[in-house]
Order: sequence, then structure tokens, then C-alpha cells
Amino acid sequence: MAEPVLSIRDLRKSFGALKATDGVSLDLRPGEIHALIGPNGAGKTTLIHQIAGGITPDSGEVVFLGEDIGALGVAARARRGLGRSFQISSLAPEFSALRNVMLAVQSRQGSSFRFFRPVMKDRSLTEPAMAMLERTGLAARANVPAAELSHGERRQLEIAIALALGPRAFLLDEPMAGMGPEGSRALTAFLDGLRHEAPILLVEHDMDAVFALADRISVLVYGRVIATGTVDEVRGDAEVRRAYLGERP
Ligand SMILES: Nc1ncnc2c1ncn2[C@@H]1O[C@H](COP(=O)(O)OP(=O)(O)OP(=O)(O)O)[C@@H](O)[C@H]1O
Repeated sequence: MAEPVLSIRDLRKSFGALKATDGVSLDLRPGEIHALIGPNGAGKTTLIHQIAGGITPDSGEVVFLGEDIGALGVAARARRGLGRSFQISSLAPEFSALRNVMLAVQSRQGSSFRFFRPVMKDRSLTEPAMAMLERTGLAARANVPAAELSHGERRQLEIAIALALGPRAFLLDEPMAGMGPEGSRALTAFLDGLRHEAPILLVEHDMDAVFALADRISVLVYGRVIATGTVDEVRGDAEVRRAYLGERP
């Protein structure tokens, strides 16, 4: 089997007496969507932040592309190709959608000797940025300030920005949140194709999306992975049904 792109080994994080991450190990393999599901407060977001670098674990390892990245900060992990799109947006609201993506393209290219050229006329920035907006279905809204985009459009923009950074893996925390049924369907189709570009660790409450997309699912309950498997394996797992799926209407 191909080497995992991302490996988490025995990660632990407590907040006081609460074990938010209680010995979590999981892998993200090339080409896969690995969904992380679990009830509210199970520790999904805390885990994602430890992988991205925003929260320091008490112990355990995060290995990305064969390198232990535990000592690196958020920006250094992003530069290594850990792409993120979070519930909390990092867009520049007054800038157009295009300009927001251009900033990402620029940070990837490095910005030497750029200041002599008017940025919006710099085709080495506008063309790749436009291509990303086209891929995420936002090209027609390129000149609209991020602040005026709808919630769903901002999600598309965040993904365009993540793509512009040339990710080797994606961490997506509830990308479907706040999307209408139409938006969820469109985003599901988009993520379906994206896995071949970079594998995705997907935290998501929308079970239709999870069951449609996931190659594997890990179920987190009280900071522990109680099951990992294919959709069918996880749906048929008695402990999962009891702890999580069974309690849903
Ligand atoms: N900074 C913090 N200080 C103290 N407790 C925290 C902190 N961050 C998270 N927690 C607690 O850790 C547990 C896990 O929270 P987390 O947000 O990771 O869960 P989650 O699975 O992402 O939940 P949800 O599905 O509701 O987003 C919760 O009990 C939460 O209250």
C-alpha cells in the first residue's frame, strides 16, 4: 500500500481534566477522502487544529510527507502543503474574490520585484487566480468584494485560496455548514474530484455528504477513535451505532 500522506500517532491533548484528544492515531492515504465524524464535543475540531498547528498536543506525532511537523507553526505547515479551509474564515473582506486568491498565488510564488507592477495587471497572478475561481465555480463573481459574497460563495472562495497554495493534503472542517441543499450538492461533487489532486481529511456533520464521499470514516467519541473503516463497515459497526449513528433520528 502507498505511504500515507499524513500520519497521526497517539495524539493526546487535555484541557484541564477533559481529554479532548485521547490517543488518536489515523492515516490519510493518497487519493482518499477520510471523514472524521462524531457527536458534538467529540474533539474533531481540536484534532484538526493540532494537525494544522494552531493547538500544540501534549504528546504524539504528526507526520506529513514523511516529516515530523510537530515543531512547525501553522504558516510553515501550510507552506509544506497542508491546505486548510476552516469554519472561521481568513478572507480579506474588502478585497475582491480575485484579489483574495491572488494573495495566495503571490505568497506561493514569493513576492520579489512585484511592487513595480500594478498588481491587478500582473498576469502571472491574475491568470492562475482566475483559473482557481473557475474551478470552484466563482469566476462570474471574481470582482465582487469577499464581504458581499454569500456564505456558500465564501466557502468556494476559501477552497480556491487553499488550492492556489498548491496543497498536498486538505484539512476541511465542516465545509457543508450553512450551505443550502443545492450548495451542498455542488460542493460534494467538487470535493469528489478534488481527492485526486490532494487527499482530504474531512470533518463533517452532513452524513449524506460523508456517505457519498468518504473512502474511509473514522468515528471519534470522547476524544477516542472507536472505529475506522469503509462506509459500510462503519455503518454496520454496533459500537458506532450505539455511540453515534444510532442516536440520530
Ligand atoms: N480551548 C479549550 N479549552 C477548554 N476546553 C476546550 C477547548 N477547546 C475545546 N474544548 C473542549 O474539548 C472538547 C472537544 O471540542 P471540539 O470543538 O474539538 O469538538 P468537536 O467534535 O469539534 O465538536 P463540534 O462537532 O460541536 O464542532 C469539548 O468538550 C470542548 O468543550
